[in-house]
Amino acid sequence: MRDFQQDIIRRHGLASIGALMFSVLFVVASSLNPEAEAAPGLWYIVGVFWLGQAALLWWVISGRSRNLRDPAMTAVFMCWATTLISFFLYCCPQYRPIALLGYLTVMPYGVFRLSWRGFLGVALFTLASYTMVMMLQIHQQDLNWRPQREIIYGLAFVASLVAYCFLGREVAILREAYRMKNRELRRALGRIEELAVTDELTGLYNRRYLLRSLERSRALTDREGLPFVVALVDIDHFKQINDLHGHRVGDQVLTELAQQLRMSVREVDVAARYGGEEFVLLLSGLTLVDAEQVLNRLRVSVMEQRFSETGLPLTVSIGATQYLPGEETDELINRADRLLYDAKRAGRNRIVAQQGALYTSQLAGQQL
Ligand SMILES: Nc1nc2c(ncn2[C@@H]2O[C@H](COP(=O)(O)OP(=O)(O)OP(=O)(O)O)[C@@H](O)[C@H]2O)c(=O)[nH]1
Repeated sequence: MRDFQQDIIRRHGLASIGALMFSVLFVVASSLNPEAEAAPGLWYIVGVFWLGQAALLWWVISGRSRNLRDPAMTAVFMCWATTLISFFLYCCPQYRPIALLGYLTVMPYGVFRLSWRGFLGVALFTLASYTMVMMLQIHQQDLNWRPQREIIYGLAFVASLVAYCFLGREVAILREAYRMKNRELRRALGRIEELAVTDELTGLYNRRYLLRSLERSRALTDREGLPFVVALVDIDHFKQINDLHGHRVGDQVLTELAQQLRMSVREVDVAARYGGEEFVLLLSGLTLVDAEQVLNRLRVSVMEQRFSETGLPLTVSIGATQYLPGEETDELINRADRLLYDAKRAGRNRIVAQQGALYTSQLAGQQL
């Protein structure tokens, strides 16, 4: 939002400098006008223009226009500048080339900002205000009025507007193509980022993401004391499943278990595949005692479920430990790994949890 505001201030600032230069030129030109009575009138008109310009700038810069389709209100600014030029043309008809130049200076301002329709709308407004001034002058039988010359001027003006319209259309098409490419790139980038942190088989986060999350959690604990627990979850006798039912069923079991792990943790937690048939859960904001309850619920639910098309029973062993402030990630993972090994040695289908001197082991309700 801040960048957007700055972009608007920069663009409107530059445009306002242009408008200021033209305003000065108009005032000087009208002062040099042989029909001197036009000059004071134009002073007032320029004054009103700048009051309006200031109000518009305030409206846009203060963010009040942010819900509009074009929060920069480009078309409104262009029409407002065009109106000033038309008044100048009306007051000083003999300076028509300057007015025409003014109109054509306003047009490029919208080429890169307006939609094709918006641009056409401003072009039609410009043409209409120019024609109206012409009609008024014809009606007032302006002495400078020479039909042939005015027709040539008018045609040249229309041709320039048409050329700008085509340019505006081309730019609008380019902008749309650029926008679409940008969207596709952003989508592709999002997908690449997702793939870089996702395990292909199970769809869980991979080891890279887990290590990054562990770093984040460690920093949070060291700074704010928020506890977290790391649990290594390993399928018991998974090799047998592969050997008896084949790798395809093995893969199915891994995928279904991954799904169950994902469902068993909260949004703030991380469930990742650490490698092979080993998974890691990072449970944030939990002490080891609380985490053991969550992990035991998971262990029991795995035991009660049947996996793959073959309907295989499954058990998991879990090594869980709480992060000790100041320790390295490797130490934490190695401790969880040792605890997992203890769980396997003690007969599998159990949780072994340790925090400092604390050591607990939850035996399965049902042995393998
Ligand atoms: N289907 C499948 N199998 C895998 C994959 N990654 C690793 N494995 C298998 O997982 C098995 C792991 O076996 P082990 O390390 O001996 O462990 P286990 O048989 O589960 O025995 P314990 O862990 O001691 O209970 C090996 O047979 C690997 O081939 C995978 O992506 N798909």
